[in-house]
Amino acid sequence: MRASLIQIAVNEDESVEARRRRTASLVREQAGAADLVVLPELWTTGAFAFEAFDVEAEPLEGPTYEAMAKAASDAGVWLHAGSVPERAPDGHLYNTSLVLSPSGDLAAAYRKIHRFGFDKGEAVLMGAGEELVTVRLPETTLGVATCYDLRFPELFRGLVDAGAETLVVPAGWPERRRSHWTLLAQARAVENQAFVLACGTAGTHAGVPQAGHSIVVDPWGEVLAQAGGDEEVLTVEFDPARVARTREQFPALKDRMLGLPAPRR
Ligand SMILES: NC(=O)CCC(=O)C(=O)O
Repeated sequence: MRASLIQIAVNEDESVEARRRRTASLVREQAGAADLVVLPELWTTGAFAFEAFDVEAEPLEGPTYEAMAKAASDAGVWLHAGSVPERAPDGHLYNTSLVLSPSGDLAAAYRKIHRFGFDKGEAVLMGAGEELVTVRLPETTLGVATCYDLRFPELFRGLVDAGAETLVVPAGWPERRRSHWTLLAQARAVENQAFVLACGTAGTHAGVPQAGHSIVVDPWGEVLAQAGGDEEVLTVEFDPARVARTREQFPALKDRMLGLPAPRR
């Protein structure tokens, strides 16, 4: 199976509409080169451009969905279209990822569960998702998570329990915490014996330089490929059957001690 992670540069000198068009052509260019294409978190606005969330919010099947559905079907690829600021019918905002089939249908939508910012930014502007999402592809089952979710291993265990073998993480991770990004991507791969496909952004928005360095990690924790800091398409070939082999040959997941009593205080 081949996956292309499109590490888009998100800078303020480009309009949202221009970036949408440019991204759609990058997706189309993956025709024949990839089975699965992955885009980053909030690439229309930038993950740290908080003022833009409300202005650029769109319904689930809004302009980004429409442009990406067309691009996915033109290219004949599965497309994890990263996330958009979604305006729900009740008016609330969510950081919502879209997964599209090669015919352009919406296969899944995931509202980010762990919102970043503590008492500011996304954490106060967006609502929290409440559902884990997996998507069955012909070759593998995707488990989807977004950016800050990467710090919460229990979410990934939930995805593995739901059948995930390939963990896909769009992000808008800042350069200043790049070492955490690489470390956490490898940790989530090793502990879950799963592939991790983590796609970040390049560029600088709202004064926050982005880390880039999108990464693909195998179920043994080895880095199969990693991007640099600028806009880049990172294409990698991987064998989804390695997940089952790794879990069989080194069956650590079977040794989980579930239902341990709470510590005494
Ligand atoms: N957009 C995000 O979720 C940023 C996460 C982040 O900066 C971090 O976890 O560190």
